[in-house]
Amino acid sequence: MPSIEFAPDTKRNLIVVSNRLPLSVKRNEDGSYQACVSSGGLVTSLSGLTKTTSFRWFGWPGLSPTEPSEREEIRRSLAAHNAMPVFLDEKLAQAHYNGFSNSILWPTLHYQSGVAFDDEPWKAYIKVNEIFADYITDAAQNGELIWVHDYHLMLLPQMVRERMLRKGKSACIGFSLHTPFPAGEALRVLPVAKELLQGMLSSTLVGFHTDDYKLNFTESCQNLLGAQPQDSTILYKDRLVRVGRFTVGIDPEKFTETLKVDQVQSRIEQLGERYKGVKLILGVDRLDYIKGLTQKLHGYEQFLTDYPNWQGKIVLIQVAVPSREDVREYQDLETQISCQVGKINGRFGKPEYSPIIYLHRSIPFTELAALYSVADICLLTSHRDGMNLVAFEYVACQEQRNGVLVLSEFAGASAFMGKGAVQFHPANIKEISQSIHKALLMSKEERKERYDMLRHFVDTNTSTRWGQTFVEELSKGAV
Ligand SMILES: O=P(O)(O)OC[C@H]1O[C@H](O[C@H]2O[C@H](CO)[C@@H](O)[C@H](O)[C@H]2O)[C@H](O)[C@@H](O)[C@@H]1O
Ligand SMILES: O=c1ccn([C@@H]2O[C@H](COP(=O)(O)OP(=O)(O)O)[C@@H](O)[C@H]2O)c(=O)[nH]1
Repeated sequence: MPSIEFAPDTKRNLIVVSNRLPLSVKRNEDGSYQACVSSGGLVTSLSGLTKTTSFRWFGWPGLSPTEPSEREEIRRSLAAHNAMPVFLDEKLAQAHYNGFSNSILWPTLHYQSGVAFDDEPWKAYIKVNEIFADYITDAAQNGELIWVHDYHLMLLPQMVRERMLRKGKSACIGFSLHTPFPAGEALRVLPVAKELLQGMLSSTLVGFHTDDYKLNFTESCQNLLGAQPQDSTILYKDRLVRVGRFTVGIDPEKFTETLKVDQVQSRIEQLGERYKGVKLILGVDRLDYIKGLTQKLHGYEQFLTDYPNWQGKIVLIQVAVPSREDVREYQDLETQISCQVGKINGRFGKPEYSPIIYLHRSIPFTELAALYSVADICLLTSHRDGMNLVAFEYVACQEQRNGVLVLSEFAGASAFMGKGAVQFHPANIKEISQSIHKALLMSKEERKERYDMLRHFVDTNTSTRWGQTFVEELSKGAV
């Protein structure tokens, strides 16, 4: 990886920690191992940092071999990418990832009601955070910068700080949350809310995607732990913790460059030919209930009902990337979406027309860029969403067309892109329908005006800038 490019006095070693590595290792049938790029916004957001910064990335490689020789082979294959595996027992990894992180914590952070707390997955969560802490403390040098990511590892800052102290080492620990941080009343539903807050408060610097998330965190620390907020710091047990908003982003150049590739241009032409005279709406989401896919489909169905003249002249291409398929809610959601798609296609389809093209799989990056480029509208209906980088990616690919971003007001991205996008309340099906209609009728001049605002934001707030800003702040140490 390229070397670090901070000012000399801030040039320090950096360890990045996330539950999953950017590469998941899979075992082939012949017994060999293969590293595949993981999907999701966390990987996208951190990929920008690799442009300017060298770091070691610690995380779970996605499988749990017990044989030392197999572990060694995995370690070697990942070391080539500066990635370090944290090995976890399969059952423990499942209980931590699916059991607590994705079945209890994730829904709480996204304001889902009726989440049932269970002690067993919580114990697995603690155990996995401890295992990560042991790996990191062993690997970290004195004075190292350690940047921990996301809700799977909220206890890690505290565990690493304690272990480092015992070993006579110091560290600047940063924590970035990629999800929303909910309002106090929603967090209090979790009986272990205090432990999670204490874990995060052992950081030197805590980062959030929006000012609202930062405020919610600060208020919960005050109300549940008696911590004292002062400007952008929180005083807790004689330590001042810095708290900030750091705007995550993408690498827009990667899209600009990809769109220039001959093969991508041919694909754009081919799609243009196929959908001549038809308006295209694009949706790209992990298949997750937070993305509001059922509402999106209801809203689209409502649109086809409210504005029947558009039947036959508009197509929704919905990419639904499989996600967390071991969790029941996600399995049920897939069944529900498939049914809805079938119902809408059955109701409005003709032998020569399908109103929805549903792709339930991951798609190659070049195909994604081509789809972003040909779509007249990008429709994103999240109930809650830490940021939503798909919104950024669509904008990065719309220089020619100036398409319209139709964006839920509950996506973190709305805090920054609200003016350029057409915003709506995701539970208001009529409003989704009207927003699609508004986007379709928008004049060229208005589209250009809105696009320029959005493009400026996406080009300014890149993933590289996000990574550099956070690490620079972190390297200033404690206040
Ligand atoms: O790793 P998975 O369980 O497959 O999930 C993928 C990622 O989903 C979440 O992404 C969040 O981070 C994005 C970038 O900051 C943000 O734009 C998005 O709104 C969030 O949902 C999760 O937080 C990641 O840890 C997962 O890797
Ligand atoms: O087949 C696909 C389609 C999309 N993405 C990427 O997944 C990320 C989704 O990030 P977002 O912040 O929108 O949501 P998250 O999935 O992290 O909740 C984006 O960078 C997409 O380009 C992907 O990895 N595979």
